[in-house]
Amino acid sequence: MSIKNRFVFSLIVSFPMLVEMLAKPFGFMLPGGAWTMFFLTTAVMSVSARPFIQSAWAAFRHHHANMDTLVAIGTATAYLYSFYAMLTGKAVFYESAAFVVTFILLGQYFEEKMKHSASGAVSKLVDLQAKDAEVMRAGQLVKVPLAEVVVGDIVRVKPGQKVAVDGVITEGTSTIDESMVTGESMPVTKKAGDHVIGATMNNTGTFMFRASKVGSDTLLSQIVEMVKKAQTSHAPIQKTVDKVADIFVPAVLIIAILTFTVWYVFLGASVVNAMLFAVSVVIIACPCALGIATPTALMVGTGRSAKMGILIKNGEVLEAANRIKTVVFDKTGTITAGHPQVTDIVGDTETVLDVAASLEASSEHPLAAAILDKAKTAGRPVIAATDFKAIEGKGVQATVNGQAALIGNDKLAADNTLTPELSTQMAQLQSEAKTVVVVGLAGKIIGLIAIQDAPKASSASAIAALKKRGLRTVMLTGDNQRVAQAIATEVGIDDVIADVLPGDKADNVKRLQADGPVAFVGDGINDAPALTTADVGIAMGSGTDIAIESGGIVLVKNDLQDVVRALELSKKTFSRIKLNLFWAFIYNTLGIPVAAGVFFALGLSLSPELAGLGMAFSSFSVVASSLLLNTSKLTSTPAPAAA
Ligand SMILES: Nc1ncnc2c1ncn2[C@@H]1O[C@H](COP(=O)(O)OP(=O)(O)OP(=O)(O)O)[C@@H](O)[C@H]1O
Ligand SMILES: [Cu+]
Repeated sequence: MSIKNRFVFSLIVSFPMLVEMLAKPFGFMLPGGAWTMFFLTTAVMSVSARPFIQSAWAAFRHHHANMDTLVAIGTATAYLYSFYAMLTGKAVFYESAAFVVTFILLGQYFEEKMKHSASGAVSKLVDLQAKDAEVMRAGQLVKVPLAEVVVGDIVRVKPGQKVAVDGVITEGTSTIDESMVTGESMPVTKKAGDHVIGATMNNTGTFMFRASKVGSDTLLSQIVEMVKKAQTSHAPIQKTVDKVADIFVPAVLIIAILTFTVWYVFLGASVVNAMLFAVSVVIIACPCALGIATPTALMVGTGRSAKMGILIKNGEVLEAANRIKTVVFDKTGTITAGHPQVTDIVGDTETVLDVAASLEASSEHPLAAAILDKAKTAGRPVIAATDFKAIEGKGVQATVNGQAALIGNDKLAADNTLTPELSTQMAQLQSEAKTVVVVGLAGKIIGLIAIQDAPKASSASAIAALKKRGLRTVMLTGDNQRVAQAIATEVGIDDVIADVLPGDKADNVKRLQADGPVAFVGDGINDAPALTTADVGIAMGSGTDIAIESGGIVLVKNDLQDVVRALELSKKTFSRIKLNLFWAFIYNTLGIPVAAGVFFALGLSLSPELAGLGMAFSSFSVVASSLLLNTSKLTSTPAPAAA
């Protein structure tokens, strides 16, 4: 039975008793008296309260006590005592048990509803998907349902239509509104070769694209899956809370017994009154607000960041993000735009470019793309080299026209000595923040190629914002020290670790961890070991190629400013968790003495019903406090409003 139905049942069945309680002063009595109340309360206990009792019993058998233990003991005491009192002709308080169950269920119902609306916001993203797509089949465009689009399909998208699945544009250009997936409010211009994301909205042009990911593989599906997981994950702080709850429950039971004893034996209260105090103690102490303090905040926090294109994988990452002392950045594609361009060629331009392009024809390196691009625009034919051998973090060796050739950094060219003249030119270009590769042929260096990869527009401001938060910033790169330093100075990075081989990045992260927890920001493709080694791995997504696996936080957009936002949102969510825990805890600790009747002489006391209502209210306020996370202001540059 759902919480809602249990609540409604309990409300309806308890209603006559509520009427009686209110009308008692006017002499109204339920027909059947205590026996009627017995039947009504028995119905509430066996239908609506049953899951509490079952859960409490299951916990008891494992020598545990949980919140349901308190609810079960509190209501069962009221119920069983009243039964005994009824048989022996004494005063009964059945209604306490029935009302407490009703109020607790009311609190839980609210909690469930709010949780649902918080998590529903993200799941609704799936509804944003297109319903159908125009797909090329046997040379003809046909409309097919979304589920029938397969990888490799050529899909046509007209203005105002949704992009059906993830893919790469083959023909045409357009501007696309990607806000629903990436949180980026500005429409993005796309041309052939660019990635498109399923469920985004095509604005201006008509284009064709080749489907690369469909169904549950699409970026949107993966995001929804990840957020769902994050929202139900646990934060380590919850473990401490659970431990407290473990000793809390037995302690409360002892206090309740003491309360009864003191009132009955020492203060001369009637059994019923002494018992009411004890039952109130048990009910008010029920730590359900403590139990939901963490999960609700986590749910709202991760849900909100997801809408901004910031995916925080779980509560553990979120908590760790608060302790970060150092933020380490990969250079290429993270601080820089990752679109390197050839700026200078030293030596005989055509020969140097031809040899370089031959060498790079089979390379996957970003620098290779820049060189091949240059050869293409210069109209040079590219003859692929043979015996291709990539040397990680250094360059490429191969045979060009039957002669040994190489391209790469000066380490690769170690035994091919650079002339003093080339050395000076190299140093000069490097100090201009250009990556310089040497081109060698037949045992001789024949020239240099300088390649520039400019920092992203937002890098400098993002780094400044991180430094303002007291974080140390470090750049980790395989590039040369001089180039790295020039770029670091441009964007304001504190420290540079250059000439790092790809395999050594993780070790460098480990070394930096000696000074405190480290976040590593990388593009996630060859940075996977560093991302997993760091306390918090932040993977930057480029289009649809996001490395969802490796990072604890995944940024859907390629914007460093999101690193600042991710840290701020983590901090906000975590402090909300702590605030919730504090209030929930204070509520219990202050409530117990009141319920026990310590302030009875001052006219301050709590009936079990009021205690039940108070408990419902405390859960309610914790959920409301978590929901406030959705609207709290961010100090890092205002985020674009999500759709
Ligand atoms: N295919 C290649 N062509 C030319 N040079 C290369 C190639 N591969 C590596 N190199 C040289 O080796 C250096 C280190 O390469 P690596 O891939 O480790 O890092 P990177 O791309 O320069 O920077 P980052 O570590 O920030 O991604 C490059 O700067 C370049 O000089
Ligand atoms: Cu509770």
